[in-house]
Amino acid sequence: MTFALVLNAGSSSLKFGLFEGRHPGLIVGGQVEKIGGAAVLHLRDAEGSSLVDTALPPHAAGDHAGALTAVLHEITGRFPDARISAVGHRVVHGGMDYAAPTVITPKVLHDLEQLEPFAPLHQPHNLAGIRAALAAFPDARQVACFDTAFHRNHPFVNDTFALPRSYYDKGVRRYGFHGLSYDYISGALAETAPTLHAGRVVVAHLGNGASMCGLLGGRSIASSMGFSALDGLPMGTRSGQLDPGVVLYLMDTERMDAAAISDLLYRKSGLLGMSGVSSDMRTLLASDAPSAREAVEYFCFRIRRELGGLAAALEGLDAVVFTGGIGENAAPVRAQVCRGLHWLGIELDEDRNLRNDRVISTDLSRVRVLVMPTNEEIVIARAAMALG
Ligand SMILES: Nc1ncnc2c1ncn2[C@@H]1O[C@H](COP(=O)(O)OP(=O)(O)O)[C@@H](O)[C@H]1O
Ligand SMILES: CC(=O)OP(=O)(O)O
Ligand SMILES: [Mg+2]
Repeated sequence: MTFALVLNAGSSSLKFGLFEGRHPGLIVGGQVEKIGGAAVLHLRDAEGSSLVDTALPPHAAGDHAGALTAVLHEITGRFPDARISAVGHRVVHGGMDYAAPTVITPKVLHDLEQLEPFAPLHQPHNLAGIRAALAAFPDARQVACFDTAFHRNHPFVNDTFALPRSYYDKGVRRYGFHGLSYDYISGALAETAPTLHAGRVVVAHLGNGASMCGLLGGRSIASSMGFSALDGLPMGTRSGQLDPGVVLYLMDTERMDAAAISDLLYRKSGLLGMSGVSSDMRTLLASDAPSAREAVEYFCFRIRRELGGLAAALEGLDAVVFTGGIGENAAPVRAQVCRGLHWLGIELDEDRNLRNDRVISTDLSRVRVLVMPTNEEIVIARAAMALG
């Protein structure tokens, strides 16, 4: 029997899974969350029962490299005899050239390194994971699966900026991210709700990184994220959509250089910057600070604005799907997003919402509102096995 290991480095987490077989089934999975803070390693079996929940020691908790070492140690220690024939990696940016899962060669790795400046919060961690896996499993097939791939056939109006055409040709485009998550949700809708899958669906992937996607017949036609994973919604530490005039002001008047602006927009803004309390939605929802409430209000308001825009792009709306760490768990956020959207056909059932039910709209709601756990890891595992 062959095994595939999946590594999914997000901005604040490292998710992973060990899968078995050509139609991969999960053996164990889990995540290190709150990397850079009080990082905790969770390991679950295939039924979701907890096997490990331990705080990482300080030397391992501070960055993705420490988290990865802890994960590899846990997996190889528990399954010393498992022959890992494939390692599947989430790679956030595939640029113009990588639009499908790809076996990693030295050239591919080199090409992906050139995209690090496009996604500084992710791509370096994704590539560090690849290098670590090459060292730990030198005989395994290493496969990169791209967040950008699912969005590659956007209509031109959703793919471009109003810049001179030469920039578009050079790759300054709206790529869109979280594609592995949207791919999973689209597939799950096809299986469980084919009528909705055939229709007009907005998926809100709300995690530490957050974006929204318009699905028409299961395919992405628009995303709130653009050239980088900074655009669109405000996030844990990222600003989201910003008037480019602000960047010019910071350069000209505040004398900030690119590195300082990048640090501000990627690491010090969003929920953390607005609240001054935390980037973590659980902490904000539990906080009495007015700034924490305002940050959550702004987050929800921008989701509502984006929902209106995506409904216009889709020329109507049949369903809204909430997913990601916040979307799957934070009932108060979902309630605040859906409040006052009767005009759009959305009516939330408060009890269903509080229970995190799969369907949280009322029976009379014209638009179906769903909560669906995402599973980027199984999308990666299938691709990694299929390329064998
Ligand atoms: N029970 C919960 N209630 C509210 N927010 C939650 C809950 N569980 C997780 N979250 C939030 O989900 C976010 C992390 O989402 P996740 O999708 O795991 O992130 P990443 O982008 O790193 O993959 C954090 O803001 C966290 O506070
Ligand atoms: C693209 C992105 O923002 O990813 P994550 O949500 O994992 O940080
Ligand atoms: Mg994520």
